[in-house]
Amino acid sequence: MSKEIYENPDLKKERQNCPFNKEEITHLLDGGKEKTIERKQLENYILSDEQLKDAVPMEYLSHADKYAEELRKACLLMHKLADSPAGQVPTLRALMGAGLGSAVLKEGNPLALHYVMFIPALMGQGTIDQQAKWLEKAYNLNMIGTYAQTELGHGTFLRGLETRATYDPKTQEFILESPSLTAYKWWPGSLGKTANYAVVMAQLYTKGKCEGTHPFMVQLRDEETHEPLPGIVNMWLNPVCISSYIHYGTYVKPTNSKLSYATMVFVRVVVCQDVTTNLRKAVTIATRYSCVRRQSELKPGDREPQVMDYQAQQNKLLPPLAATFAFQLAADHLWNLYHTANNNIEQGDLELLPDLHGLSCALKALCSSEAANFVEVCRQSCGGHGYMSCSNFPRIYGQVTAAETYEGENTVLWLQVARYLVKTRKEQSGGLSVKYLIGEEKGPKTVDTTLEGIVKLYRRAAVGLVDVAIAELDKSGRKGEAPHDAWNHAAVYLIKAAQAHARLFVVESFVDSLKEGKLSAPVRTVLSQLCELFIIYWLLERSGDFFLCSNLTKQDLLLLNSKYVELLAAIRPQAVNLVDSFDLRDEVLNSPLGCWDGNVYQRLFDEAAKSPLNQSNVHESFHKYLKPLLKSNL
Ligand SMILES: CC(C)(COP(=O)(O)OP(=O)(O)OC[C@H]1O[C@@H](n2cnc3c(N)ncnc32)[C@H](O)[C@@H]1OP(=O)(O)O)[C@@H](O)C(=O)NCCC(=O)NCCSC(=O)/C=C/CC(=O)O
Ligand SMILES: Cc1cc2nc3c(=O)[nH]c(=O)nc-3n(C[C@H](O)[C@H](O)[C@H](O)COP(=O)(O)OP(=O)(O)OC[C@H]3O[C@@H](n4cnc5c(N)ncnc54)[C@H](O)[C@@H]3O)c2cc1C
Repeated sequence: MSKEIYENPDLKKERQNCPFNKEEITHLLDGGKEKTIERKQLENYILSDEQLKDAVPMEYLSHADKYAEELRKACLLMHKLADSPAGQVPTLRALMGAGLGSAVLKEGNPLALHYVMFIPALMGQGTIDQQAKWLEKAYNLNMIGTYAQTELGHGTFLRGLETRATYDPKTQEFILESPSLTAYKWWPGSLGKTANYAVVMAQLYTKGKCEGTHPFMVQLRDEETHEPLPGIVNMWLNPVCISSYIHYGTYVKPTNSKLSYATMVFVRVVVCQDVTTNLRKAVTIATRYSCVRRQSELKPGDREPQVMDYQAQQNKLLPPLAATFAFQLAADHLWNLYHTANNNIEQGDLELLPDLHGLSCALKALCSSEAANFVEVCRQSCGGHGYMSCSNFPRIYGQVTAAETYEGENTVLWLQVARYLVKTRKEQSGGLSVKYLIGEEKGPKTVDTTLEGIVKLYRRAAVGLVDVAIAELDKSGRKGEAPHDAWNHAAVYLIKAAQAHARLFVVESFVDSLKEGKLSAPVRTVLSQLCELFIIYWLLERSGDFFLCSNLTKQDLLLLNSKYVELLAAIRPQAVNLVDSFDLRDEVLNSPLGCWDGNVYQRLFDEAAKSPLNQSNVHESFHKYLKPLLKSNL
């Protein structure tokens, strides 16, 4: 007789009478039914391999053992690539992201940078000949690369990087050197023990002149022994400049000096999707747990309620649930812009480059910072059990907060966005995503709290905050401040304007996607409720921006608050069905709190039993340290 599959009765009840087709949302998030089938096949192919399972929880291994175990599995995954049912590129994309990949490589993928940055740098910046020489070698894993840009002394200010590459016309070689301790490459993933090549960003010097940062291919280690090459500390190696800017000893300026930054733009676009996947994991764990957990007393004398029935818990979890859809749809729009811009750039048309830079900075900063805040709220919403390592919240939080720093520290990226907004507003010319800054906002200033009316408020705030920042810059200019001082003294206003621009893009993406999307009525209803909840949530959180830039009144705000709590109650019954639609397997969630069957307490107990400390009643340290203390009569 088949073993009865346990399902927590509360979760079972949550799943009854779902008013919409969960698979329709799964297909929407995957990019279509075929993509869902492909993803599930790939997940089965990878997760059914016993050799990819951890014998002991990673948290109980030493640093070196963790590295070795992750490298073992990463190499096994690469061997499995050839036979993957989904093909190499979709498989690699799945294995490098926060979904399937993190289910196997919980501490991180030692080969990630090879695929996420090293190969994209070759593809985006190498000449045809260089690509012919290295790409096949890289794809065949006959070399393992990383992207070495950040130094001990510099990560943000690329024009301040100290690593030098001096061109010697006599030998037609580049001499790479780290002139100081602060010039040492620091942070690049895989650089320490795994990679034997690197794309090294260095200041190019030729004929005594610095031509700025450029990418160089550098071999780090012997391909047979893996020993660092001689002089690797003071790199005097035979690097090759990746790009085609040196012609017979003469430097030829690229069409745009920032094309050497292109790899970072690509990864910023990918980061938006990655942090959204991590947020989906956190929301699923917290939502299912909040429907299993019963605590306290809502109605005197009644049974302890599911904590999800507290409005306070709904206020914690439903905005992040809505955010997962908002960020996914915005990231999809950005991905499409990236492809269009990249195809144009390959034809020499750089017109969309500023727009792509502005939007990729804006969304990477917004999605990573908002996701980090939301993941922490999800962790807190699970009480003590949310704090346990096995809940997976600490690891998810670590991954999302890292994204606030790498690929461009968020503050620095916000200021890049502000630079683009101010320039567009002043010059009255700009790209696709900033058209609203050109000309004056038309239409009545009165506020209506319909979905369209709220979007108009976001646009008013975005324009208004740019104008406030420009007024600050002009005020400083009139006081005789130099432009760089005026810019620094307006930073708070500039960052607010940049954030309002990013929020407007996300809000319009969400609303437009629902308008354009071929959705069934029940799915449209629930996603429209999430959309309205999210845009009102953000408006309430940032109401100061809207008061400053529109005719929003206290009455309007009270009305929006009421609408917000009504939407919490309306969405509450579908919370579990919505996270089920994400179709995240237990292995991907990797958390006893979020498992599909809701068997939380037994799984928590089983996880605790795996601790080495629970393998004996009395740990040996008692006899060494505690017993002598107890006997010492201090
Ligand atoms: C902060 C940056 C962008 C400043 O660069 P800088 O050269 O100083 O430029 P300016 O601020 O003076 O702006 C000049 C001009 O160039 C435009 N611009 C800047 N960047 C780009 C770009 N990427 N694409 C297109 N255009 C760009 C800018 O808009 C200005 O245009 P104007 O028309 O207004 O003149 C730079 O220092 C920077 O990017 N810093 C961040 C460094 C970074 O991201 N590091 C990541 C290292 S790799 C990593 O972290 C890996 C992580 C592991 C993993 O992902 O797994
Ligand atoms: C997990 C992780 C993985 C990484 N992987 C890689 C990798 O593989 N390869 C690689 O090359 N690098 C990597 N990095 C490094 C990363 O790219 C840098 O840490 C990042 O770019 C930030 O630069 P920084 O560390 O110099 O910070 P800093 O810029 O020194 O930041 C310190 C403070 O200064 C502020 N600040 C700096 N400039 C300005 C400004 N102009 N205006 C206002 N405030 C400013 C920042 O906002 C911040 O608050 C990684 C980092 C992390 C955390």
